[in-house]
Amino acid sequence: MAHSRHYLMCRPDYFAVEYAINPWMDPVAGADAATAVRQWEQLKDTYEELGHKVSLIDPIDGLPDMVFAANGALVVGGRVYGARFANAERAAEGPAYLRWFTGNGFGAAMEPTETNEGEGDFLTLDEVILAGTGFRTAITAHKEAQEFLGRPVVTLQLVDPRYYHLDTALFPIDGRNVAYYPGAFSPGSQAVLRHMFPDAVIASADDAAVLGLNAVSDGHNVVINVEAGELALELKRRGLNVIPVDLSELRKAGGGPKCCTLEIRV
Ligand SMILES: CN(C)C(=N)NCCC[C@H](N)C(=O)O
Repeated sequence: MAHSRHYLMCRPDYFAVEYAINPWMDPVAGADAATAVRQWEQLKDTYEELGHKVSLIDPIDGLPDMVFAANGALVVGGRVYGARFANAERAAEGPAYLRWFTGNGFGAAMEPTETNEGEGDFLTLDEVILAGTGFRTAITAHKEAQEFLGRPVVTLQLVDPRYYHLDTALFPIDGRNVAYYPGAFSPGSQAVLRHMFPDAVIASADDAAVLGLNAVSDGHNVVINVEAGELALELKRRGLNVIPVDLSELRKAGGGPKCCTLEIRV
């Protein structure tokens, strides 16, 4: 099918909020794994109903954020650039995701030298990879990824701790255009985005604050947090098929649909 994608996901069996490494996380309030699993299953079902292929990596007890598969690697042209997490709490996830790829026939898989959180901070378009820095991924990783993947990487500076990964503030609508929240970026990076994407969808602060930009688009269907109403309307106005999902439990850890979804591009 024209828009079919291959995604890697991780069931949140061990999901919890037991430490705070971003402003969304409150270990005192915690989170409920059973609710997270139910919401995650609906996301997975949504992808399968759209005709996408979903592969699964086994969750590991003691890694409560492992459900956020997007952070586990960046895969472009079948080449796997591994993750090296900024926080000790998630460090073991990088090797675990890399093992999944090598065990599933991906020979060109690189253990990175530089700190980076996979597709959390690297978003792939047709001609270029957009890369965030400021909170998690080191700018040196942008160069390392460019060299390994052979694709141009454009650095974008994140400035608001609530939008600590690029994929909390921007998503590719298709291979050529994006939606984003300008307030998450430095003035220079806002100018880069305006220059590169004059026809971008500009999201409001309210839609960003419900992680509406943490959406997954196949170029026709956009899977997006249900609370992002204004953004959904604009996407519909532009002819996209908007599919709202409820991932409110996972948002307690600072994640949304895109965080749960690592695209495997061969
Ligand atoms: C938006 N994406 C992929 C993410 N932004 N990932 C969610 C990571 C959440 C985790 N508690 C953390 O702080 O690392």
